[in-house]
This record gives sequence, C-alpha cells and structure tokens, in this order.
Amino acid sequence: MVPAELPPSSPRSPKRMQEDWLEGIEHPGLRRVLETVKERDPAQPEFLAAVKEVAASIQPVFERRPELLPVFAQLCEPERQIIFRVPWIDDAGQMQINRGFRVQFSSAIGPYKGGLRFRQGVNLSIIKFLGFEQVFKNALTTLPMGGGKGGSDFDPKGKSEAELQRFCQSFMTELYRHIGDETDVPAGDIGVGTREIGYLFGQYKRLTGVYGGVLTGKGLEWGGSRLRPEATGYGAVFFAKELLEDEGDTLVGKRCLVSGSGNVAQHCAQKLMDEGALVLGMSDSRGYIFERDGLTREQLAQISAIKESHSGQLEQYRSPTAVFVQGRRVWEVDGPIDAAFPCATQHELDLEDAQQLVQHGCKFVFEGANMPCTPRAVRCFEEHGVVFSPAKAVNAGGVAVSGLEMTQDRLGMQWSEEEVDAKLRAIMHSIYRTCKETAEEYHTTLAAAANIAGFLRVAEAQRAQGAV
Ligand SMILES: NC(=O)C1=CN([C@@H]2O[C@H](COP(=O)(O)OP(=O)(O)OC[C@H]3O[C@@H](n4cnc5c(N)ncnc54)[C@H](O)[C@@H]3O)[C@@H](O)[C@H]2O)C=CC1
Ligand SMILES: O=C(O)CCC(=O)C(=O)O
Repeated sequence: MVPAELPPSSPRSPKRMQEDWLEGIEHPGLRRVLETVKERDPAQPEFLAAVKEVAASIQPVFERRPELLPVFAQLCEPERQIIFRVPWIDDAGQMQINRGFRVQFSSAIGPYKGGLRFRQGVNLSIIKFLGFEQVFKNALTTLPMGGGKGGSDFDPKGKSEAELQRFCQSFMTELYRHIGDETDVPAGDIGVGTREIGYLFGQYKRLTGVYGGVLTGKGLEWGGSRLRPEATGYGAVFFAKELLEDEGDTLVGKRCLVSGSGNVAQHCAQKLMDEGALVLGMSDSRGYIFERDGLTREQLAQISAIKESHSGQLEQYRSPTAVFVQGRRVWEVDGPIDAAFPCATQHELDLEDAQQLVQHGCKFVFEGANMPCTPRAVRCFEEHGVVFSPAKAVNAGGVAVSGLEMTQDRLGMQWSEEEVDAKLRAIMHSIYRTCKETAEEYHTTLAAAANIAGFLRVAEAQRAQGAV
C-alpha cells in the first residue's frame, strides 16, 4: 500500500508541539485563534493542517483589516456537524454498520455545497478539512454557494450493485432531513459518482415526494448538467492553460504525470491530450503505469473501463509498451517531466516525491485533488522555483458546474455542452486572474492568494450577517 495520509510524527513534548503548531504565525490575535482551534480538536490532523495552511497565508489581511480576525475564528468552527449511524444488510443477510457525516461549514454566501466521500478510513477530521477548504474554493468561483462536505467510512470496493444501493438508501434515510435545494446540496467525491447520486436521489424523492435540485452530479435525464462529470478534470487543465499562456507558453508537447485514475484523473488526462500534452503516467493506490511515449486515447479508454467498477485495479491494464510498478508512486517516473497533476487524494505527494519531480525538471504542479501535496512538498516546490497551483483554485471547476446545475434546476432547463463549456472556461479564467492579481497585490504566492481572495469574499458576507 502507498501511504496516502499524513506523514508519521515523531514523539514530541506538548510544548514543542504547540510551538510547531504556531510556527510561522506572527500575528498575536491569530495565534490565539489557532490555539483555540487546536484545543477544541487536538486529534484532527487533516483539519488542523488545512486551518494552519489558510491561517498562515491570510496573515497580511489582518494587518490591513483587523476587524476580519474574529470572522476567521467564526469560520474555523462549522455551523453544524451531523454524525449518524448507517445500518444496511449485505448480500449474506448480515447487518453492517457504517458511520455517516455531513459537516455544514458555512452558509455565508449560499446554501452549503460540497461532495460526499465514501471511502474506508473517512472520519470527522477528513470531512472537516474538506468542508473547510470547500468554503474558500466555492467563494473563488463567485457563485452563491456556501461550503460543506459529507461522506461515510463505507468502502465501495468489492460491494455488489445491490449492496451499494442498500447502503445509499440507508445513508439518505438519515441525511434527507438535513438537506434541501435551498439549504444544503451535496454532490459526489471519492467513491461517489453518477450511479451513487442516482440511488441517493431516488431515496430522497421517495422519502420527501420532492423532485428537485437537492443533489448535483445527477444524470442528464433526471436534472443533471452537461459536463458535470468532466468538469473537475477539464477545469484543472483550463487553469493550467491560463497560467501557461500568461507565461507565453502552451501545453503542447508538455510531459505530464497524473496521479489517480478516477473521475478527476481520467478527465484531466483526456483534456491534457486534447491540448496536445503527453500523459506519461497514471496511478491508483496499488501502484502506477508508465507509458514512455504518452498514453493514447484507446489506452485511456481502457483505464476508464477498468475503473468503472469500484473493484477495478490499474494492474489489470494491458499494453505492450507499459510498465506497471507496484507499491510505488507515479512521481518517481524516470525521465524529464514538465508538469504534475496530483488527482488522487490528500497528502499523496510528500517531500521525497517533490524532490524527485524537481530532479526530473518539473516546472509546474496543479493540484486536481484536495490537499494532495504535504506542506513540506509545497515548500520544496517553492524553494526550487516550481510554479505551484493550489487545489482550491485548480479543482474548483467541479463545484462550479455543480453551481451551474443548481441554476439549471431552478430555471427548469438544461444548457447545451457548448454553453456549459464556455461558462466553465470563463469561471476558470476568472479564478486564475483573481489569484494572479491578489498575488501581485499582496506580493505572495498563487496558493496564498487563493486563500486570501476566497477568505475576503466569505468574510465580507459573514461580517455583514453578524454573530450567527
Ligand atoms: N469528483 C469531483 O468532482 C471532485 C473531486 N475532487 C477531489 O479529487 C480527488 C479525486 O476524486 P475523484 O476522482 O472524484 O475520486 P474517484 O473515486 O473517482 O477516484 C479516486 C482515484 O484515486 C485513486 N487513489 C486513491 N488513493 C490513491 C493513492 N494514494 N495514490 C494514487 N491513487 C490513489 C483510486 O484508485 C481512484 O482511482 C479527491 O481528492 C477529491 O476530493 C475535488 C473536486 C471535485
Ligand atoms: O460539486 C460539488 O458540490 C462538490 C465538489 C467537491 O466535493 C469538491 O470541490 O471537492
């Protein structure tokens, strides 16, 4: 197994841990906010990492706008956290129990909006980190969406279709009372695609009698938007294209690595090929494949077919020119690399991976997944002049098209592929420009700028609404 979560920490004294936690935070008021966040939830490493990253980069805002500090403290605490039991009967007739989550983080700029993740190991810390990130990402899209996230520790791998359906129905039997098209609109994430959204939507309709836009990522025949499945991966490439064009460059001929092989990775790889780039490697949690001359469209179609089932493994991939490397990460691919697109999961790219990419000449990193790079990997990129583009900006195309799906549901109409494509490109263009201009204004990195711009939009709205 490739270690995908946080790097192991060595034993440290409580004082040392507190110093580490506050390292790089100069603002006294912000230090107090972070102390409180950690005291409240000391055992939530993913959530704490996300808060720290945002806090460190928005410090300059508080020098100009001290009145926004209490608003940041407010945004670090979710408005509501729901944890529930999900009982379901497996094919052997045995009862199974999973845990369900929905964290409604912020409704300052619109209904809570964010995906559902079904994956072994999902816990409150992971859902809170994703919900927290979603708040600022959704703000960057400029669409009226608050932030939330949910999911379950249910592992879809190896489950039959009937088991999947029973699980989704049981999950929605509790969730339905907490969501609604004007209050909280979930969508997919890891382990949740159109099929699962279908089972969840069907059960919601059965329980409430309402046919509406309570979920996004729906099928085209039942209220979905064109290009929603493609939007996250396509959006990541549109962002990359904007950035390269700004530097007088293009994606044509660029040698790229894409990690993962699910929804985001497949569509990112496909759009990279459309733009004339070469996709040399893709991966899953068991290893990676390397195609020296770049994947062909047929080979990518083979990967999509393998991954259609939750149990499909990349090692089933067959090609006379490919190498499958078991138990290793795709970042070690030997040979020149121009750009990396981590599109699998959190903290899948650590310092050693970053060093290998730097050694192989990588100049650009675009985060397709949520928080795939560890802080020390990001530092390594910055130290070596690799242009690092953060998840909040790069992968915002998915939730942006979810926002467009909400609008289409409200209007009772469906836009053409050309219309959605044009809107998605315009949103990614605007996100890139916002990050670039904010980076110039604050003399900072694109990653910090994404946090600042997202925070400012939510904070103004939250401040206007007071202590709610
Ligand atoms: N689906 C969406 O619209 C959006 C997804 N994201 C993020 O993108 C990432 C991927 O999500 P999806 O593609 O939707 O999920 P998915 O379930 O379709 O695919 C996940 C893929 O990652 C692979 N994987 C898991 N752990 C891995 C590891 N340690 N190394 C390499 N591969 C690994 C799995 O085998 C699977 O192929 C997640 O971080 C998710 O939060 C972000 C924005 C929107
Ligand atoms: O489409 C959505 O509502 C959520 C997408 C998502 O979960 C994400 O951006 O991480």
